[in-house]
Amino acid sequence: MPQAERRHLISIDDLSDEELRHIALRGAEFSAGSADDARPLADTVVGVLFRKTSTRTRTAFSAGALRLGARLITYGPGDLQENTGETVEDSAAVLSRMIDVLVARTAGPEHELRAYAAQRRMAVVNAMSQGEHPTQALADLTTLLRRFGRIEDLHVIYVGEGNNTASALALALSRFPGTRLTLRTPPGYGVAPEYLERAAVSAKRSGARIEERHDMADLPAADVVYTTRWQTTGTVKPTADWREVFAPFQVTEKTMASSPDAVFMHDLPAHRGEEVTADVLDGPASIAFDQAENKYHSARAVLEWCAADRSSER
Ligand SMILES: NC(=O)NCCC[C@H](N)C(=O)O
Repeated sequence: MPQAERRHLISIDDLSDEELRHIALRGAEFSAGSADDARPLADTVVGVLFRKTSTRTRTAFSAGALRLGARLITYGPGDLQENTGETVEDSAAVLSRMIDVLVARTAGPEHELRAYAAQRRMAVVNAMSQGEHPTQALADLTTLLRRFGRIEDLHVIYVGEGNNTASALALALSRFPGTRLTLRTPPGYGVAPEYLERAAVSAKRSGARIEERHDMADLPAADVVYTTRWQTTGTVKPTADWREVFAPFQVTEKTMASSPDAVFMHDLPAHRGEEVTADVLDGPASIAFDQAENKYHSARAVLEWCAADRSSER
């Protein structure tokens, strides 16, 4: 029997435009309840490895895998022998001979995930790394599709730290014609240049617009105002005055007033009174908890896509 051949999702840029659109649409189908209730992962074993805290992503992928018929193995931060010095490469060689998909939230840069993904027997899904949070962006695309029926020509304003969520959002939105992403990030806390450069390349091709500024003046009207917590996982602020730097970037009713028809999105967890006021997060424009639910629907779309055996397509 030929060996299974599976697809990885380490970065949004691992997906073609067609694949990105497919996963977003499939997530929207699951979210709308219109996807068939087949159990395509019935013979699949999914490993779930989280080295950092998680509420949404871990639950979305675990529940999603179970609902699609898979069986789960969960690993805590200290469980694998990598903690006693085994190399990532050896760990990957072993796990890939036993399980079909590994969903992993690692502590650091993508290179550990890339080392896991140096084989194709076991699909590897980046459940958030230092640089990028691709499964968040896919859930966000699904949320936009559910709310607006399209992604093209939408204008999203992202306010706050240029973290893993912002990088993935920039890479994802840059693929859609006419879509605009206005990033307003605190000075010194912008999106890493590598991601902005990659997003610019996609935007040039698609006709999207990605712009970053480090102030809150002259905020344009948009379809979506999006923010994120101020304490990004695994980061330490280099200066003691960081709250003063972040304070103007709090999303308030006044921020929302410049986009009277906009919805409010947040990748959560939220800290009311820091990055967003309670009246916005809990107010009528907020779709943050629908967005959180869409992590589960989108996770099923990701798992279905990654776990499919492509060996017969060669
Ligand atoms: N939706 C999520 O996955 N939330 C947890 C992480 C949020 C944020 N991007 C962080 O790195 O702290």
